[in-house]
Amino acid sequence: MTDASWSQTAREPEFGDYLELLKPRVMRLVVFTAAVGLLAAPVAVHPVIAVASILCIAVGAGASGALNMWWDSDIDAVMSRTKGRPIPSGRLTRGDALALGLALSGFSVVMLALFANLVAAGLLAFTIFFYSVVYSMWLKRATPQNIVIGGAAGAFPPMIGWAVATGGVSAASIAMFLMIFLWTPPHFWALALFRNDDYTRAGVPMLPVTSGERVTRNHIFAYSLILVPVTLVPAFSTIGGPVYLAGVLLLNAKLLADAWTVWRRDEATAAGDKLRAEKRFFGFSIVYLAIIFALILAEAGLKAGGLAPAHWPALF
Ligand code: HEM
Ligand SMILES: CC(C)=CCC/C(C)=C/CC/C(C)=C/COP(=O)(O)OP(=O)(O)O
Repeated sequence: MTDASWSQTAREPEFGDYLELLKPRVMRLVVFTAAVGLLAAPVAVHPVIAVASILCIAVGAGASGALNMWWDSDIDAVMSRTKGRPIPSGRLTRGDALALGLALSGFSVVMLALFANLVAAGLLAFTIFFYSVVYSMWLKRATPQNIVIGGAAGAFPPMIGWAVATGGVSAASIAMFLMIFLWTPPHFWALALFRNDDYTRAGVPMLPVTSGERVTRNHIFAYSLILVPVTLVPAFSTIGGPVYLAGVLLLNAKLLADAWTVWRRDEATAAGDKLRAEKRFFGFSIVYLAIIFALILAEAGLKAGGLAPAHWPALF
């Protein structure tokens, strides 16, 4: 890293440049899952506290994105997907990203402690630490298991939302955590298959780089198989119900069909159609998780409106 990357920019920074440091597109789903965790909890939260808490989680998530861009600016500069980011393109300095990331991290955690409670604030602080230090600074460059372990960071937001409402952790919030935790590897490895050149050039030990396409396809299929039963568990908990179950069965049928297609292909077939099935699997993975959490939200709405079937067997 040169000194210039710490202090000099190509032009005057604009608001949009700082916003880009917060990875707003990925964080939309993070914020949505946190909001669902909050709204699905069996404790009513005052709307002002709810909105303020979700904003704190959004700011904290953005802060961890800025810290990731500060640490990874050398990697981002050599990958075609990321070279247009604010630091590699010279619109912001590494110092800007570090300062913004640290300031927003502290601000979001303190504000969440004030608006909600210490459990939620502690979980937010741990999540920021996990994404920026455990995943970005340590695992990402060290092991192809980087996203399996590091992916836990992205699984915490619904648990934080739940803690805002209840002040604690429960079987239902752990179930939401587990769903995102097991979803993350197939989500990311599908992308890594069609971004393999980027990661090879950057020297990041993602699974397709270290172990090849075949092993990655096997992993995507295996994780999808494990994910399916885990997504059924919430159906029989306080956050689930028949609407959730019906929706999740349909989603899982599509997930397994797409995962099967990705698994059965080899390098030659995939190259022949420019990895279309892998791109489709990645795109669907995002819709899949968004709909699962929308179904949990729908169940919460039905229960609040008194429309939930009285004898649905909620086991926990
Ligand atoms: C370690 C875990 C994860 C890794 C390595 C990862 C990696 C990625 C990458 C590299 C992209 C492409 C981003 C881009 O085009 O700039 C992406 C897209 C995306 N990811 Fe993930 N992801 C992870 C976890 C998550 C989690 C937990 C969520 C949400 C709950 C999530 C939601 C999304 C969304 C919504 C997009 C699409 C962004 C767009 O609109 O282009 N990801 N992910
Ligand atoms: C509340 C809170 C703190 C939430 C954090 C949520 C979180 C950890 C999301 C992780 C998702 C993500 C963008 C991974 C990107 O990996 P990468 O950094 O390797 O991707 P890149 O190559 O696009 O930088």
